[in-house]
Amino acid sequence: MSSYDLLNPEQKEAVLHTEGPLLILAGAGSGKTRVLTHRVAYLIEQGTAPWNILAITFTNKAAGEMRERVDKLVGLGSDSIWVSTFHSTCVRILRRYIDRLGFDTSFSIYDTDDQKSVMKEVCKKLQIDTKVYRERMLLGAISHAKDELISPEQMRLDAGADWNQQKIAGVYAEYQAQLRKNNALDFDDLIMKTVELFRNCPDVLDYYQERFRYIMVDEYQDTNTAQFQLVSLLAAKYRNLCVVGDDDQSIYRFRGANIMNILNFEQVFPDAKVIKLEQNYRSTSNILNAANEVIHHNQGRKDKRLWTDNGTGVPVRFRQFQNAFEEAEHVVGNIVSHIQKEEAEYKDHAILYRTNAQSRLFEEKLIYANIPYKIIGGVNFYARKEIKDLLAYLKTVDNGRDEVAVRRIINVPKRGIGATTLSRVGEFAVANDMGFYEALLNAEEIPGIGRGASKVLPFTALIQTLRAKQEYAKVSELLETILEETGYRRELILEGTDESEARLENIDELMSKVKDYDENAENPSLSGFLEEVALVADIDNLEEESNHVVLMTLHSAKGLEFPYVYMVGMEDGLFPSYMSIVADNPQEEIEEERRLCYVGITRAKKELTLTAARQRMVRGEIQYNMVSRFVKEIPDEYLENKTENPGQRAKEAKEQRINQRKQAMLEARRSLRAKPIQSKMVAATKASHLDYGVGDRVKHIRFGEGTVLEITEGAKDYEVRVNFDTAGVKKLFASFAKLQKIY
Ligand SMILES: Nc1ncnc2c1ncn2[C@@H]1O[C@H](COP(=O)(O)OP(=O)(O)OP(=O)(O)O)[C@@H](O)[C@H]1O
Ligand SMILES: [Mg+2]
Repeated sequence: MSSYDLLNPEQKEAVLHTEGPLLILAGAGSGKTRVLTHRVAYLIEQGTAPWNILAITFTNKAAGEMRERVDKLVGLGSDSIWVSTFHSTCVRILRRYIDRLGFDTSFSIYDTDDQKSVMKEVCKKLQIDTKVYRERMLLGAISHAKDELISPEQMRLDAGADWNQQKIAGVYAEYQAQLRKNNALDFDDLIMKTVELFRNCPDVLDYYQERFRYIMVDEYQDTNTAQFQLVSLLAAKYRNLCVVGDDDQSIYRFRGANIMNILNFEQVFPDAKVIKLEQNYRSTSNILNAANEVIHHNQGRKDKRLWTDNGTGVPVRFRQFQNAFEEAEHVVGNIVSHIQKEEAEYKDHAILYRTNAQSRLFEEKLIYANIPYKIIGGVNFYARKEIKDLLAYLKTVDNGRDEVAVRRIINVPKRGIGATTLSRVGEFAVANDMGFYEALLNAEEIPGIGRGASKVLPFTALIQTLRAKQEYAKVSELLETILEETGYRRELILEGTDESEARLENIDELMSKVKDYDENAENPSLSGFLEEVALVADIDNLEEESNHVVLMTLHSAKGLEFPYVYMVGMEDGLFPSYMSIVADNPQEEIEEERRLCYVGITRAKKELTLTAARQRMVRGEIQYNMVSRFVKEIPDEYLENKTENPGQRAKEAKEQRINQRKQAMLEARRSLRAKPIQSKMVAATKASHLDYGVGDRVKHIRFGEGTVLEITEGAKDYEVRVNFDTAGVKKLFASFAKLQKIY
């Protein structure tokens, strides 16, 4: 079979070794993921039924990519292979069997916001002072316990005389009780409950052991204890478990990833075959050597060194700038020059940073340069208010036991149901051991709510109608009914502001998504839709087809590759982070940061640029930073350091220019990010006409003076083609370009 000839001997060996435990331990870009996909293909060619294969990846995006690669390799039958993340795998299992643990199979999945609401209730109920015990801290402690499969009871036992821990254990127990009452699971529960299910119900475990005879796990170094248990249980019978990973890329320890899972694999599976891959196919040798040198500074690691025959390539570039504005300007300028020289496309570039907050300046510069970009992990569509409201309606229709959802919408739009009524309903629910929504259904029997009951009635009537309708109606029809019957849409239309206009646009967008789901899902259902929504990880926003520069944190970049990579903010205190430097165990923390640096460097195929700023604003204060120790760990022979120290005057002049532009940029950015302002601006532009025409001389703040060649009317804005005297011909959106006519 010819496609296997493209594998090197070690990769081939890994593909052909299908029986028994197998550990592929190899550095970045050595083809681990590629081996997994070929292995799936090979198993099927050998007669393994597709449904006997389970391949677990770290993100939904990676799952999709792997499915696509497998589709290409095996074609027919690939549909029945389970290629999914740990979380999706568990959801599928729990949807079928969670009733064995006393939950309803229509459970909801809570996101961070939902968790926070539950925690608020818990703290209120237990009279916890949230100034002392912050909700986030409590949720963090619970999440950590779940990663380690520690139950509330266990936590209480472990706490012993430590009253602080005892208190947290109490919160944990109540939090779980609330989730159960709402028939809901949080993300960590998905894994923990599946393990619980397998441990409590041997028949269910046996069913899945028979089903998944061949199990593969990508990015194995980032599995936590719970995930490791899950995989071990599933593989216990047939032992055909293949895991691939790189201990140098373990970067989720803060989320409970247990690097020991990979280092101890051979202890847990003594008969495991271990294959190492040493050739890197992704990067030039300059980039690879830089990565090797940096990671070599870590102590607790299995030593390995990658090589490549991709050629030396250009040296890794390092540039230090006076401030973060110049840094961003340089990076964007560099991207522009690649595009202008037609050396690369937008999507070949990735800007990687340590923290999300660093994206802002790059966004401004990119907008300013008219470059399409996408932030992975930025404000998520599903985090917007109107979207959350409507999803809460759908959740209530789907599963009335979700109290958070019910409470969110009970007065949206306003129904005049007062706080007293709501707390009476809550008390009634507790006293009668029923859910909040169930109590609402019995509103008339609740003592002391008087007229409140009549206000509740239309709400429950609507939900009940929708529930009945759910049997035969499409999700889009349910959503349409909600929008109409509740008056949600009417209210926004009547409001008539730019903001409400933008919300309506978002609702339209949600409707398109729902319709798309109705038409294209295999077995469309309301629960199915809500599940899909709940599982969309941020990284999934990265659409390969569309051509844009990608901005994301180093963490999100794992497993991906780009020809041009910019690692920005390479400063001590930023990367490695301040927290890691001042930690109680700095050695360990900095090693984790260094692994993150290794991940970042090894994303680059062709060119890697590292940048730093001497000073930057952090929370409104100017901070002076030293160059990151990681940069200093790269020997000069692989590094080109052309840091200039421009003369003070030149610097000042530049700063002044930047300040002038800042205002314009901020405006442009606001208009692009915040839809309301954008629509207002476009409307203004289109309504009032442009004050220049074809043939006029105009001035652009960046490109200077030029002549207007053409003006076309787009859907939302005018597009203006201008021949600039120095910058050449450019096509610009009128509302962003802010061209000024020269008289
Ligand atoms: N034998 C090979 N011949 C040619 N190209 C290869 C070979 N093996 C892998 N590649 C290519 O090298 C790149 C890196 O492969 P892959 O993504 O599978 O590596 P990886 O080990 O999973 O990396 P990471 O650790 O970053 O996840 C991909 O573009 C892949 O197609
Ligand atoms: Mg990989």
